[in-house]
Order: sequence, then C-alpha cells, then structure tokens
Amino acid sequence: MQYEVVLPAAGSGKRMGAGQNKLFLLLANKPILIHTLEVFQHDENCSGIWLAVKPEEREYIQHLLDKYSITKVKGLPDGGEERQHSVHSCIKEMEQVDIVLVHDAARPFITHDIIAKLTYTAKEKGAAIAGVRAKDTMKKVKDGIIIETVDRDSLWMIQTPQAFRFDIIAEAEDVAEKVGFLGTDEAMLVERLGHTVHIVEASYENLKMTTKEDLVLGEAILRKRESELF
Ligand SMILES: Nc1ccn([C@@H]2O[C@H](COP(=O)(O)OP(=O)(O)OP(=O)(O)O)[C@@H](O)[C@H]2O)c(=O)n1
Ligand SMILES: C[C@](O)(CO)[C@H](O)COP(=O)(O)O
Repeated sequence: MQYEVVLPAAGSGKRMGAGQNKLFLLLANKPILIHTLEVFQHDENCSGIWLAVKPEEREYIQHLLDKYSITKVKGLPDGGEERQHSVHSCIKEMEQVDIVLVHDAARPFITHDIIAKLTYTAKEKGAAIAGVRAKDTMKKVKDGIIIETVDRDSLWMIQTPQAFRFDIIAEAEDVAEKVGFLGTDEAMLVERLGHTVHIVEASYENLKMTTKEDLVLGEAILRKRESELF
C-alpha cells in the first residue's frame, strides 16, 4: 500500500532543553531526524516524504538530506507556530494521493510492520493511528487533588504515525484552520468531523524523543536492535 508521509520537524525542543532543535541531537552518532527519515527512505511503500522545517534550518537540513542520501523528500514547507500548522503546511502542498501518514520526526523507532498495518487499515477504514495500552493508573487531578481515577482498561497512549485517506485529513485540517480549532494530534481533527478512527497497537519502543531521559532510552533501544541483527 503506497503512501506519502508528512514529518513535522519544525519544533523548538523546549522540553529537551538542548538549546537547539532536538532533531539534530545524535543517537549512535546520527541525528534523530536522520534515523526517522531512513525508516521511510528504506520503505518501498513510501512514495514521498514531506518535511515541515523552520526557514532558518532549511539549508542545514538540506545538507543532512544530501549527506545521508535521503532522496524521497518532495518538499520542505515552512513549519508553523504549532505542530498542527506545520502538518497543514505540508498537506496544502501535496498532490492528491491515496494515503497520507503523519509522523513525528521525533519518533525515530517506528518500524515497517506497524507502518504497513496503519496504511492497510487507513485504506480500508479511512483513518488509523498508532498507540499502546496505558501501563500506569491514570487519574484526573485538579489543584493537586485527585478528582477521578479513569478506567485504565479503556485508555491508550497515542503515538504516531497517524494514517488517513487523503481527502479525510485534508478536509479536517482545512476545517480546523477555518474554525480555529487546535488539537494535539491529527486524529482529534478527524474525530470532531464524525469520522471513525481505528487504533493499531504499536510498540512501547516507539518513543517520542521529548526530554533528556528519552535519549538514554533511545540509545538502549538502538543497542538492543543492533544486538538482534547478529
Ligand atoms: N510548531 C511545531 C512544533 C512541533 N513540531 C514537530 O512535531 C513533532 C512533535 O512535537 P514535540 O515533540 O512537541 O517537539 P517540540 O515542539 O520541538 O518539543 P517541545 O514541545 O518540548 O518544544 C516534532 O518532530 C517537532 O519537530 C513542528 O513541526 N512544528
Ligand atoms: C501527536 C502525538 O505524538 C501523539 O501522542 C503528541 O500529541 C505530540 O505532542 P507534542 O507535544 O506536539 O509532542
């Protein structure tokens, strides 16, 4: 199932506190951004990559694309103030395709098997997102006081990729922009239009590199995967 992927990469990495775009930080001597890009570069079902970037970082990112032979990138549109705006700037430039995946460039550990399940489900059902079951007890808190314990059996920790038929995500992004709705993931924009969104069980290794602790976990995941190769 052929697809194109949108990789928002125009964040500031505030929670990482690295003083630079966290996607330029190295894991096993390679930028996080390149680890993520290589997954899609090497996926025969990926027919194009769209990378939302900060204008001031475009030249450096193009240098990285050349250095690591990432040839599937179709465009480097300007990112926006929020992640959603960065995603939308890519969607606006895309030609009509069958399936679009949106994936955080900060999630370098995604695998081809999960991508394939997502694209198949999106083709069949219209929308499918990656997630894993919650492992901790979850509670609602107000002013430092527990107000509700939420039934854990129905809770999932949502990740990316999030896969959609192109017309569904394109309309959802346009409507959200028109009414000024801001979501923390693409599925929210699609849900609010009444579309059914399906979950695909992903992996606890599909971490988003958000804080410094994630870098330690990320190095461990890479070492584990290297040991499995031999
Ligand atoms: N305006 C934004 C904000 C985020 N992102 C991208 O969206 C992904 C997930 O966002 P997040 O992990 O929150 O990255 P940052 O916004 O950089 O992190 P922080 O919130 O800590 O500043 C990242 O690949 C980030 O580069 C983006 O393209 N445009
Ligand atoms: C899209 C996402 O990765 C799903 O969990 C998450 O909402 C991104 O949040 P961020 O604060 O923009 O990293």
